[in-house]
Amino acid sequence: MVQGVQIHSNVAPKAQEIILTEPALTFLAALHRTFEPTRQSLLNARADRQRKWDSGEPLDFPPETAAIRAEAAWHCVAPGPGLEDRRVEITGPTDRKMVINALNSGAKAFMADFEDSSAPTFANMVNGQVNLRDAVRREVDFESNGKKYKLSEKPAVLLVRPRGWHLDEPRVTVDNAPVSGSVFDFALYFFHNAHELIQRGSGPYFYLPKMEHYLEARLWNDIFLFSQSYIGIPHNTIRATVLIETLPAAFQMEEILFELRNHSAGLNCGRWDYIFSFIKKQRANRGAVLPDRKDVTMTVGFMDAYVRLLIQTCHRRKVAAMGGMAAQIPIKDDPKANEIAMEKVRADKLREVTAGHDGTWIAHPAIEQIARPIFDQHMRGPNQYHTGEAVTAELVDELVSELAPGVKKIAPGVKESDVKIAAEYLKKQVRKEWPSEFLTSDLMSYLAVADGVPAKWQKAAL
Ligand SMILES: CC(=O)SCCNC(=O)CCNC(=O)[C@H](O)C(C)(C)COP(=O)(O)OP(=O)(O)OC[C@H]1O[C@@H](n2cnc3c(N)ncnc32)[C@H](O)[C@@H]1OP(=O)(O)O
Ligand SMILES: O=CC(=O)O
Repeated sequence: MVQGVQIHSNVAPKAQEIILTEPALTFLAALHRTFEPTRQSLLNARADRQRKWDSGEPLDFPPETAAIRAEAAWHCVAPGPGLEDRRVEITGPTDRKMVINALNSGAKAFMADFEDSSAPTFANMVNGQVNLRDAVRREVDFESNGKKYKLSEKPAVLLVRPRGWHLDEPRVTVDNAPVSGSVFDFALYFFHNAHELIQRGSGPYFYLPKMEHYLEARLWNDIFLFSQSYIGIPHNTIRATVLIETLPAAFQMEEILFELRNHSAGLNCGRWDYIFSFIKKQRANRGAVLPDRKDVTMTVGFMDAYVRLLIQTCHRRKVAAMGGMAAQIPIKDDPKANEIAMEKVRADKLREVTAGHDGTWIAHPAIEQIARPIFDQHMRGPNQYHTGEAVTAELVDELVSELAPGVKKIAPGVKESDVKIAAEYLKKQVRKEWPSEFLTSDLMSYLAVADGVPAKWQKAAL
């Protein structure tokens, strides 16, 4: 037992035995004791900033970092081994079958997700760690319903998305306080796999979600430096791609890259969360009310500006500008509806590659055959770092001003269809079922599970 560390759940005992080993928990506790006060103060700062926006202060670029934005000389580190060409990346949960299917999908990389596409039950979290550990060592093959799941000779490069800074992992406490969900997911994957990954010619690679400030990126960078020293690997071995999926982060893309420049693998347009953040951060701004979600497409003013700013910023700093996820997946029983959905994916991927993105996300293996040829045709080299116009003041203004030109469908009142969707969600949540008839972007963590968590920390499970 590690002093001060307590585990409050007895689910998945075998996985716990493999993953929550004494050395791994000692590392987790060291990270918690060193960095938890900073995380807490950064979360408090988020609340302070929201109060300012609510009182009418506009979102803007931080004045104290103007020199970083103006300085043209700094660049991010070169891509890690295997990350030179990322034209198609598949995303999905850390379920064993899906890990194999994703790694075999033909995509260049697989983002194994402890975040949006995983329900954060403790069993999912620790079993997911076992599955990734086995995948790294090529010991993940298994059989289910008579079907054999076997890793291919050339699987996708593995990237891992830990949970965001706002989430606790209340099933594990250190000195009577829950550990950070981000640190838990990062620490266990890193501790068990970093050496093995390096030995196999890859590295510990991450996607970092839902940051709202460059100081939150600095916290990740400090954790990377600490962790690399702790296990004795060279500094700057880790690579991390940051999802720009909150409105405040769109005003700090340069700073986020700068903080992580020795570990950065670029930025990604996390479009779905970005829309959510746009609404949430501007909750007190009556001028920022959006129309129906279906009308907030990637080509409306503020979304287009966000995409262009991200590409221009990344290419200026010589690092990947990753596209986002078209939420459509194949519709099996309706060929006509399926063709319409797939055509939407095609149009989206074409828009991304011609805009200058260096790669894109897919949510289902069948989409690889749609996304890949479009990137192959329009992106002849491994990336498009050489493209991108200069960032202009007009572009920057459009981040918040050009809501959805031409869309004049904002109507007062509550729509029946919206109430129906909310009711369906609640129903599925109670029944603990996937709401699979919705877009994949709707399949957010849907389950608040106690798992033996002390009542006072249950709210932190989601
Ligand atoms: C906002 C954001 O963060 S977006 C990113 C987060 N969201 C995601 O990543 C969504 C990922 N996608 C998924 O989870 C799945 O595609 C779902 C749940 C939407 C649909 O899954 P299913 O209902 O199993 O789809 P379907 O029956 O068509 O799958 C066919 C096969 O492909 C596999 N598959 C489907 N999606 C994936 C995936 N993303 N990764 C790996 N395998 C997959 C299935 O496991 C199934 O395998 P099998 O034939 O061996 O049984
Ligand atoms: O996390 C991804 C997104 O689109 O949101």
